Amino acid sequence: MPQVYAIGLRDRFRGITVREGVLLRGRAGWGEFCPFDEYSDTEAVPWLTSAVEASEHGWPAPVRDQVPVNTTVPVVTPERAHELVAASGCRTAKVKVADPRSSTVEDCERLAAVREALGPDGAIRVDANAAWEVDDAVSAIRELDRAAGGLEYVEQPCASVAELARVRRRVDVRIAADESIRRAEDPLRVAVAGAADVAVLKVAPLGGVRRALEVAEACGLPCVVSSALESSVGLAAGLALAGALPRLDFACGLGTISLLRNDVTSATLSPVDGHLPVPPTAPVPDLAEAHLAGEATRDRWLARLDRVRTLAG
Ligand SMILES: O=C(O)CCC(=O)c1ccccc1C(=O)O
Ligand SMILES: [Mg+2]
Repeated sequence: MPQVYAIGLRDRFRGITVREGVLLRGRAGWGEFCPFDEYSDTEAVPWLTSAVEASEHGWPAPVRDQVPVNTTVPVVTPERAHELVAASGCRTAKVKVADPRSSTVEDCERLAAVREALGPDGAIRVDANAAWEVDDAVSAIRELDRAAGGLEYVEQPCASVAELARVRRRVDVRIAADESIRRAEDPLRVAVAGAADVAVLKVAPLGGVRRALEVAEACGLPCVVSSALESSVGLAAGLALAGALPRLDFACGLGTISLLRNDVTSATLSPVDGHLPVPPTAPVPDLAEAHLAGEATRDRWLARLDRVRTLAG
C-alpha cells in the first residue's frame, strides 16, 4: 500500500508550509510521487513515471560517487539567512528573490548577509521563479549582483524563453533556465541555448533520471540538478541524475532536506561538508510511519495517484 506523508517546512517556501507526497514500493525499491498542488493530473504524469522508474527499474550507473550541493535560502530575515548558510557547511548558496513578500532592498540585505556567512570565495546564485518583466529583471539583477559581491547565476528571471534571451543580452550575470525547461510542452525540444547559460534539471517533472539525461544532452548546456523539495526518497533520484551526468560544473540544488522539519528515513540525505553521496537506490523510508498524513490528505493523494496512473496508462 502506498504511504502518504505530510511534513512541515521550517520556513515557508514557494508559498507552502507543509510538504506532502506518496511513497511507492516496487521491485527495485522506493519511489516518491509528490507533484505540487498547481500541477494538473496531466502535468503530474512525468512525476509518476519518475517514481515508477525509481521503484521498479532503478537508475543508470553513476560516473561519480558524490556531488557538491548548494544550501537553499528561502525568503527569511538576514539574520536567519546568515544562520542557515553558516550551519549548512555548503560553499554555494541559492537565495530566493523577487518574492511578493520581499522587496529588492530586502533581497539585497539578505544577499549581503549570505555573503558575510559564506566569505569571499563562496558562490551565490539567486532564483526569481519567473517573477520579473525584462526591464525590472535587468535593474534588479544589477543591484542584487552588487549586494551579493558577485552572483554565479540568476535562475529564471522572467517567464518566457524570449524574455530570458533579452535579459541575458543586457546583464553580465549568467542566466539559468528552470521553469522554461520543466514546464515546457516538450522539454526535449525547448530552445534554451541562446537564452540561458545553465539548465536546471529536476528529475520528477522531467519524467525520471533517464529522461532527464536525454534533456541534458538535447539542451546542450551545463546542467544543475535541483530538487522539488522531496523527502530523501525523492532526493535520491536527483542524486542518481547528478551522479550520471557526463559533466557537472556547478553545485546541485539537492541540499534541501534541511528545509523540512523531518524526513521519512533514518538514512537522511543531509549534506556533509557541502556534499551528498550518490546512492545506488532510494533509502528505505523506515520513519514514514511517524509522518503519515491524516485521513483526508491520504484519501486526496491516493485518488490523485489513481487518476494519474489511469492517464499514464
Ligand atoms: O534548487 C534548489 O536549491 C532548491 C530547489 C528549489 O529551489 C525548488 C524547489 C521546489 C520547487 C521549485 C524550486 C525552484 O528551483 O524553483
Ligand atoms: Mg528554480
